[in-house]
Amino acid sequence: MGRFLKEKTVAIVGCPFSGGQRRTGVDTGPHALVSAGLPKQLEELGWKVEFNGHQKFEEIGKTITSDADIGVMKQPRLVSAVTKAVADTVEKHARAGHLPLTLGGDHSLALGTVSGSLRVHSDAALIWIDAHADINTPETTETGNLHGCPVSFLLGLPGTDVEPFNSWVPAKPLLRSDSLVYIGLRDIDAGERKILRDNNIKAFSMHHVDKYGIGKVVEMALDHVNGNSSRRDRPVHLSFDVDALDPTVAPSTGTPVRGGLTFREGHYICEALYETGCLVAVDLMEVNPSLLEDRDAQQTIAVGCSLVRAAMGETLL
Ligand SMILES: NC(=[NH2+])NCCC[C@H](N)C(=O)O
Ligand SMILES: [Mn+2]
Ligand SMILES: [Mn+2]
Repeated sequence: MGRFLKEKTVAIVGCPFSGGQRRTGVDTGPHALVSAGLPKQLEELGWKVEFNGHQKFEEIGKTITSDADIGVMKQPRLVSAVTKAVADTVEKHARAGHLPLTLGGDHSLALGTVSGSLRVHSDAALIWIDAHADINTPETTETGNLHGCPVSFLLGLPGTDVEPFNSWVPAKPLLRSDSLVYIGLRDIDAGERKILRDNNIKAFSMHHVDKYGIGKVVEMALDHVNGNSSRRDRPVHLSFDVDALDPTVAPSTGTPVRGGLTFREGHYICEALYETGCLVAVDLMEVNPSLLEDRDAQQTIAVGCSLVRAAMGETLL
């Protein structure tokens, strides 16, 4: 069940939120995943499932009367308030010794989920599966979409000590740049490439997946975050953006990029991380059922459920 959990309980944190990017519909992702039967599927894997409805972000929305751009940042007050609420919720579940499973919603939410995890598991490593690095700062972002920025805030990079986020994101960052590893990258902005280089951040792009194979890549990723210690005993937060998968596998997502992970490569990552026994939190983000045909949406939802099951112990044998 995992060495850092007090019981085999998964707490589903459904986050119907789209404010970190421009396309509508990603806020319906969590409803779709739950309606597809995810809670019951996790029960069948032997988990006790805690789910009392999705997060009520409308209440937060009502408290924000105007949300003008700050610099180029879009909807900064809303994203800040929502991610703060998510951090508190994830923290609460982690403190109870349960595994928070956050369903997105756009990837800005991970500023909240990872903050919540790190408040409880201060030595947790972050494994980020994505076509994108999501490490733009408010200064480097070309789009102003905050789903492209959560990692820079988590690391406290220069330019992230800005309102309204500095009202709750700690000035002394909870995440260190050597505690983070990426898998699946293939669409990185110029500013992000410089940040990755300057901070010496470990990243396995699709080129590396092709070169070494996914098995070796996951081994190297785990070695990296564990400082090459064979004990491999660091807690792990897995943040999985469904656009890491190839668009032929998971088409209904807001920023698809060709040349992605196969169905098996995506599942292998989840299975291998479950096997470590060190997972303390899982995010599944950027499922947008309103994009493309219904058939594509159904396929993406099914793959999303299947990735989560793989991270929660489903194996073929
Ligand atoms: N979570 C995502 N899908 N992020 C896509 C980010 C794309 C681009 N790098 C940006 O900053 O806007
Ligand atoms: Mn992405
Ligand atoms: Mn992402």
